[in-house]
Amino acid sequence: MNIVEEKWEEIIEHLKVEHDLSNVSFNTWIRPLKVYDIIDDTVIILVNSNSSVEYIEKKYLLPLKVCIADITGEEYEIRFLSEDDNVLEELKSNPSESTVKKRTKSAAEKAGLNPKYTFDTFVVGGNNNFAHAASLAVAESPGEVYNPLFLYGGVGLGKTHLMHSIAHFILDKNPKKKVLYVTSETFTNELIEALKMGKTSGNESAISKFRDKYRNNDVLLIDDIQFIIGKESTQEEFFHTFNHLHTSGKQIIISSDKPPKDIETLEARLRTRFEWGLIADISAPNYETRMAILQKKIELDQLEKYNIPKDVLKYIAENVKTNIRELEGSLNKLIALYKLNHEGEIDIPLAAEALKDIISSDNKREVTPELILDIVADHFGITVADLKSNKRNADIAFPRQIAMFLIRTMTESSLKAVGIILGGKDHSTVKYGIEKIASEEKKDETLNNTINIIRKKINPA
Ligand SMILES: Nc1ncnc2c1ncn2[C@@H]1O[C@H](COP(=O)(O)OP(=O)(O)OP(=O)(O)O)[C@@H](O)[C@H]1O
Repeated sequence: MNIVEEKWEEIIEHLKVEHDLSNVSFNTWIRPLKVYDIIDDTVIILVNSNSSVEYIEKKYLLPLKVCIADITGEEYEIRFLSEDDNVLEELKSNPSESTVKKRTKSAAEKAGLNPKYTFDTFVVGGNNNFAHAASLAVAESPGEVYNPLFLYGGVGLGKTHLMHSIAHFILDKNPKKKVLYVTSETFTNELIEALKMGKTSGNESAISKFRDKYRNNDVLLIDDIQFIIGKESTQEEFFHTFNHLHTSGKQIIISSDKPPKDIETLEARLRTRFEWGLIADISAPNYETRMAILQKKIELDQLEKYNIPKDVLKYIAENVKTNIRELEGSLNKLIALYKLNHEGEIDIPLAAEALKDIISSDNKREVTPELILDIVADHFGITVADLKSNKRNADIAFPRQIAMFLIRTMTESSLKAVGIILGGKDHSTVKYGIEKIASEEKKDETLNNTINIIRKKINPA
């Protein structure tokens, strides 16, 4: 039995809770659904003859997809079929020739790449032209020109974007190439887990699986290497991974917030190796480049329809100088405020309002609850609104508890204040969340590693 069939009851109960469905809606639309078959990564769901496939598709397709992913940890496409549908007959008689649209993941999706981060969407300016040229050279001839390629620069300046661009370029040219992109946090946490499994069950295959995953690549990209902090076993393992790939002529690309010589926690033998290839820095963009990045974003996100006046764009580019993520965030915020403000115009006062909450690294960074929320949300790839919401799926509830814990331990906030900051959570929820993380952090080395990385992101000092 496939995991979706096995957990179907749990999936629909989750849907009911998450979307606050009344008993009537649930019993009318959801309860009668049946899993008919699973072909590749598509779940075929039967809708009974009394219901409308169109209605269910419109209303429940996406929620159901999310709930399936929440409960099973796997992503599936969904196809609803009516019991009367003659496609069903075809399916029964010839399942392999089914009319179900098969969707196979592209190599880039499998490699975990952001489709938006390509060379085409990267604006080249004086701050990054060397790093860009080096990245392009490596993408054109991986393993041949600069190995390793070491990219460094401050927060939000485009290191990850360039790394993904290289990976996309290589896979576009040859989808069979083995390309793996991970953060150093993932590398560390997977190693900890593999070592733990080896220890508890005496099962050495976990560690050999880990080694296979990292060594069996044509291109390995490791982001934010500065977070391989003070962990001897991780540095040791990475040293061997590096040697293995390098001696077999495979390309290694590393990013960091500092050049190798300035990463204090790095072992000397790794530092030397990182200096073997080419080191390229990315610095903060100048005004013209910031304007060009804003224009590019308008084009890519189809924001032309808002006719943002030039002086408003100039105002943003003049005020957000050292972090491109914040530059983009300002534009998003501006549009969001404009949409809320039905009567208004897009003008400088609105832009000033949008910039109010942007924590610019130009100013001295104070550790505030808002900063912690921003960093936790960014770390887990969710939004601050998710953290403040009442959503209970683990992907959000767990980061929320981490945010509670960090706000409580890194700022002077009381339990009550933490609850308010997180969208009005009550005292006992906050207390439970904080205690849970505090006790798990002591026992669970992976969680401890993740929390330390987030702490460093909040307060690099
Ligand atoms: N030159 C550029 N052209 C267009 N977009 C850019 C450019 N540089 C950065 N960006 C955008 O800015 C955002 C932040 O970039 P990215 O995540 O690559 O930064 P980073 O240096 O890896 O940050 P961190 O230090 O937090 O890991 C992304 O949305 C990225 O697309």
